[in-house]
Amino acid sequence: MKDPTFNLVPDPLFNMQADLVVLAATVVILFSVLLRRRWKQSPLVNIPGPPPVSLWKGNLPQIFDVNGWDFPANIAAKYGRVAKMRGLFGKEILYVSDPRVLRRVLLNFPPPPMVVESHNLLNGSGLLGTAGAQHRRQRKMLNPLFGAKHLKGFTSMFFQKSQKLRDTILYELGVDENPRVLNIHYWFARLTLEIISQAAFGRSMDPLDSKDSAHPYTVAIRAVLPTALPLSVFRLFTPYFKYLGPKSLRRWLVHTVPWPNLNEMGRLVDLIYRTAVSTYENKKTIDLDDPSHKDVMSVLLNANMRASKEDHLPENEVISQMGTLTFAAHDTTPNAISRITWDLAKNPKSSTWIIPDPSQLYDDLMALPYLDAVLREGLRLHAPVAMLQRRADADTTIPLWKPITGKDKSEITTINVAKGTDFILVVYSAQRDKEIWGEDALEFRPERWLSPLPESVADAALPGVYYQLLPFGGGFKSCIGFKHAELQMKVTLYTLLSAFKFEATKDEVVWNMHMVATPGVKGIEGVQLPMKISKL
Ligand code: HEM
Repeated sequence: MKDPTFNLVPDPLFNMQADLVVLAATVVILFSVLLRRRWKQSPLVNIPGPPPVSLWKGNLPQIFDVNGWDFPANIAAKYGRVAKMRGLFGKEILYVSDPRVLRRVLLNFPPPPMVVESHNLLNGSGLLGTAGAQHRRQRKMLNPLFGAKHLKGFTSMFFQKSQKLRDTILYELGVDENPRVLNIHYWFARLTLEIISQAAFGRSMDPLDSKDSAHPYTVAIRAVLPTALPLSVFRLFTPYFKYLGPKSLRRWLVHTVPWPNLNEMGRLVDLIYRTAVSTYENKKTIDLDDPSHKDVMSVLLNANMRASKEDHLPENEVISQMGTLTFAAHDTTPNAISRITWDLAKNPKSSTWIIPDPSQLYDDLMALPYLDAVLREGLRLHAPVAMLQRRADADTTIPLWKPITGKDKSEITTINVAKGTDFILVVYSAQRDKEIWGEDALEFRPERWLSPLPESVADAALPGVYYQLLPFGGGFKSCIGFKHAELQMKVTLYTLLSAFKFEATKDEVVWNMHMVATPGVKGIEGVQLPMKISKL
């Protein structure tokens, strides 16, 4: 028989003394990592920058402050276009708006694992959640589905949906001629989700009528960002989650730990994934050779069935594109349209532009010069994604566009970067740099795009996919949907500005610097942009 005192014998791994030893060892290891980081001779030792504000979070609270719009300009004024900051546990970060460094980094370096892993947790192995060869294979299959040639076939759908929204707003305004205040951002968000659902999966998810009768899928997509914000700390540790055990255990933890935001996030992710699977299964039952099925998922599924072995995507990667595309379109496009509508309302001179009578054809719409200028200017002055993140995957030397002054007062014209160095690429600053754009760089002036730009713009050579700008990033991780976004913004602005006058209300509107800049009203919770709207 087993000795009854057996269970009373202290387990050497779990007694109090052992716990203290483990704790002490952890503290020693952590400190030695911190000290090594601090004292190891870094090639960035002479790069100036602000002191960290937190021992373990470094300068991250300043870099990602939701009200931190002045921070980039203050840093550039004090240290120049390259500054050294600290990240998690003192890790060095280069905070950059120098165009030559932006070019080199965007064209060569990938996002850090934390960014890719957190997208992977949310939407699986789609474009945002993959890297390297796996990502390249997906881009090769998906790129043709986002070009102008493919998009042209969708122009009338974009117009129909925008006109449906116009009619719903007319209904909301009622018969009297007085302006009404509407949260226009809410409507832009619903419109964006309906358009992406049609273009990407051939499914209608929202009738765009006065009631919020959207499909639970679009309701879930809209809930992702507000639910994710309180989990930002959690996001920093995503690269380490794989060490917590198998996927099933991690899933169980997400649904079980007493953290309501995390549990809700788990529910949203499940719902988004389940909808993607059922859409995919449904596609398998239809005739994909029928040309009326031109949505991204149908064409992708069809192309994938014919792809060579090395180009073929596994099923889970095709399914993951649904959440990825919806998420990427939803968090950016409505914010960009809201901001441009707001800029136009604040600059009545610019909003008095007269829209020539376009046919509703893609090429004609794209050729409208003033509409195009408004869009470029809005995306230049208020880049919806203010910062991008990258990590060097090799040692390299990068020449600067303009020199900076080192800590030892010497002039620095090139920087040596070690493999593993993190970059915050401050698109927001580069697009407002007076030395690049001219003295009026901080003004909303669409007219600048109607005459030749200063030579410094060509000299800076920002590596954007969208003219000389970076609102859609640059390089191999740039926005695949930028032409889709451009078409939606143009159609929506054209349709609504032809029908309504938009004015600011007395509310104090603030733009929060989240991953994507979002509008809100000071003192009131929630994403919103109230605007006074009247019939023209
Ligand atoms: C005004 C609207 C939009 C803006 C400002 C925007 C901005 C961006 C930016 C800056 C990136 C690059 C992120 C990085 O380099 O780390 C990106 C990536 C991406 N965007 Fe957009 N985007 C917009 C609309 C859209 C739309 C409508 C779609 C889908 C139709 C889309 C799909 C994607 C995808 C899938 C990626 C990841 C690409 C990859 O990793 O290969 N975006 N977007």
